Amino acid sequence: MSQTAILGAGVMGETLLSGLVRAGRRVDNLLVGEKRADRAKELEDRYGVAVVSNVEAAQKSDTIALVVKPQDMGDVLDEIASVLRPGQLLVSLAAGITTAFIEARVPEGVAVVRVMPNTPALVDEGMAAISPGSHCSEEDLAEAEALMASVGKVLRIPERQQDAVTAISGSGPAYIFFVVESMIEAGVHLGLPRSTATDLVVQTLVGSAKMLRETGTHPTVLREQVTSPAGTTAAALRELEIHRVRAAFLAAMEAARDRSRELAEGS
Ligand SMILES: NC(=O)C1=CN([C@@H]2O[C@H](COP(=O)(O)OP(=O)(O)OC[C@H]3O[C@@H](n4cnc5c(N)ncnc54)[C@H](O)[C@@H]3O)[C@@H](O)[C@H]2O)C=CC1
Ligand SMILES: O=C(O)[C@@H]1CCC=N1
Repeated sequence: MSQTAILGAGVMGETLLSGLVRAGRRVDNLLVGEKRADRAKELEDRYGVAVVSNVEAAQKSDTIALVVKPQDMGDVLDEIASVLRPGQLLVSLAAGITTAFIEARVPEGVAVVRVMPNTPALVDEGMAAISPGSHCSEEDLAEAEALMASVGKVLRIPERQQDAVTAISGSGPAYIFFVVESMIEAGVHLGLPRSTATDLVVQTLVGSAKMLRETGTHPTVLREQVTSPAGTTAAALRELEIHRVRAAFLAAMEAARDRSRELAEGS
């Protein structure tokens, strides 16, 4: 079994780590590099995984997942570059960071794959989009695909689409949770106990998501099926249109895409 390192074990690094463990990966085939000592201890206690220096993790691994913030990526690459060797695979999960940025900082022959994951990977329902760098073989891409497939669905996409993907599925769970929060708050305004409102909204979300996936029916058709002529749903949807919610979603996702582009420039 090949050795995998995870450098940066915050929210997304732990999500990947826990998914690999759930998928049956033995912890002695995993190494973690994490800057914060308290966090390192937490992960050692929780998973029994060895937390070592970034250099040791990179040296001893075939595949190295880079899961630090985009702003920390340059430092981590500078730290490990001297121990990297051709044949190793770097899988970056950082928003905005291009494969060219990474390739410019590591020895030639080290393969790079860029991934945009999302947090539902924590419950094995992740959506990850992967793109190969310029020295990446089919075998390398398949390795990165298998890594992410342990926690959800994986799509192969051209790298030029990564900023848009980041805006849609990378940040996407936050928009959904924002809608959920807003609906729960509305339920409380309408006089429902908070726990009742929460149960109603969460199950409505899960049921609607399941309908989308299991029926394959277009969301417009599913929305129309709920919307009776001159009924309650039509009254609500008119308010959403008046308040330009559709336009707000477009503006929000354009802002996320633009921010992903800026992160590539290190800001
Ligand atoms: N949280 C999310 O929903 C998603 C995050 N990502 C990407 O994943 C990456 C990590 O994001 P989060 O996990 O949310 O951030 P986070 O801040 O929770 O985790 C980053 C971790 O890296 C550690 N770290 C920083 N510098 C380090 C170094 N030099 N060596 C070792 N560890 C170091 C930090 O101590 C921290 O634990 C980011 O690049 C982000 O763009 C991508 C998609 C979704
Ligand atoms: O907010 C962020 O920058 C990261 C990337 C996608 C989701 N979270």
